[in-house]
Amino acid sequence: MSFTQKLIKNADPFWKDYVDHKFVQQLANGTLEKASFQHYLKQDYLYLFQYSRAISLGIFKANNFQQIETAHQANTDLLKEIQVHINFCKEWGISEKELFATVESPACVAYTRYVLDCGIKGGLPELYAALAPCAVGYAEIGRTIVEKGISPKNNPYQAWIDAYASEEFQQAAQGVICILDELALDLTENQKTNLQTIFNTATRMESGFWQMGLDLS
Ligand SMILES: Cc1ncc(CN)c(N)n1
Repeated sequence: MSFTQKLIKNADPFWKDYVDHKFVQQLANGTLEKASFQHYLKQDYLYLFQYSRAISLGIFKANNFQQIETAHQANTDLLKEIQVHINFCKEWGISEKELFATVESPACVAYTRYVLDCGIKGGLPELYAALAPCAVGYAEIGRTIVEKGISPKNNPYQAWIDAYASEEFQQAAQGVICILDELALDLTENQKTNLQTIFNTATRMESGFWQMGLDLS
């Protein structure tokens, strides 16, 4: 079992709460309130802006060109990901300028600034442990919804599901897993325990982000 797989296994029950959250279940079966999805998606656009800043820290803290390439690729993937947000908002008559001017929710501030703090205070292992639940979790969610075939025809959220189930996004998640597994090779047991704590916290923040969508908070 790889280091990242162990992080996921040891993150239970937080991991299950995240990938099988009520928001995810409703999104998968198409019953999620449009207002919840809209609120979530607008906040997620802001989340991805901060997430891109955190990935960029991965360039600042890199020790070799391969690590720079990994972070660069992650940012390129993210720029494709925000197209999903921009496209949904276009359909709702919300321009990208309006989207960017949305006020950040407490859940968005808490999660993104936590990730940035891990990267600023720590090194690459701490940064990628904080970034990993994002990419790895959404890849699992998209893949699982498609594999289980639970999304009905005409699901209004199908474009979202397809984006995260796509081969492109699965590869993006794999990139994060690879670098985290590699970084963990040189770590002491104490450092690995600290990464587990960071991974668990970011995973709990993911559930908080879904809940924000349901609560419109
Ligand atoms: C909150 C959150 N977590 C993860 C992802 C997937 N990049 C996302 N878009 N938003």
